Amino acid sequence: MSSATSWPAGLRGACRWCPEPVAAPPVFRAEALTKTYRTGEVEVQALRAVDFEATAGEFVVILGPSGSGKSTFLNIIGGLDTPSSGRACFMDQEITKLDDRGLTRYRRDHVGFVFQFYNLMPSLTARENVRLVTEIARRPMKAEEALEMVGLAQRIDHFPAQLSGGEQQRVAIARAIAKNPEVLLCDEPMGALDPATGVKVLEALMRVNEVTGATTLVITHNAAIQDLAHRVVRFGNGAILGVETNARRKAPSEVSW
Ligand SMILES: Nc1ncnc2c1ncn2[C@@H]1O[C@H](COP(=O)(O)OP(=O)(O)OP(=O)(O)O)[C@@H](O)[C@H]1O
Repeated sequence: MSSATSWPAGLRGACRWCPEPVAAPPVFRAEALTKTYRTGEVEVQALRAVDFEATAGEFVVILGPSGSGKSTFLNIIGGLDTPSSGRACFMDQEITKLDDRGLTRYRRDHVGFVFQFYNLMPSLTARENVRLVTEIARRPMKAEEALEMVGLAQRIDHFPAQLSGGEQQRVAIARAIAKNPEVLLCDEPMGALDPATGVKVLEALMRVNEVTGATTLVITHNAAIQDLAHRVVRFGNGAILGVETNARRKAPSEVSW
């Protein structure tokens, strides 16, 4: 890994007046984000002045020990939670200024979420689970297209109970990306899966990132996954301790868990 900033291939825009490539503008920018939880007398400082930027199409892996603030950070930039201070912007919109309705609109129009647990409707097929999103999205892809992207073209009419854990998670990924979000936020997406199944889920996430260009942030406890990222962000005690750029990304099949 090198610590120098270098943007992923394809994100450098050449300006005809500039001899040097110009870096793409950030999709996300967070400045001095803090989050303090108070429960009775107990105060927990979950985030301490976090600064962060991500550009279009980046695949970012977020590592850090339990309780270091990773989920709190992801929830704030995904519009699920608000900070105690600091600001976060998506494109040219300051999301930390939005009210509840604005945050709902931001999440609905721009953000796909994938969590450790799939939360699929058991009475609906894979296709119908994805259609729950495509029916209300502004510019959706077809449910079949999203399921094909995650390698489930042959399973679209199966119910969750007829699918393995990894396949169910891939339905959840298809559901998250079917609305064509600019960003895909994943909190421990392989957390409930064995390594062989986890690799398939990772392959699906990387394919989605490549095909759709959605800026993808993945929280994981599995340090091996850092080799797949454009950039790796390390959290510790509510702060970002380091950011590294991979000179060469590995494929999921090259990573040993
Ligand atoms: N709703 C809450 N109320 C009180 N404290 C909270 C709340 N949510 C998180 N915390 C605390 O904030 C800190 C950061 O939590 P967070 O979930 O962001 O960490 P994490 O790095 O994602 O951990 P993990 O890897 O275990 O999911 C922890 O000490 C946690 O106990």
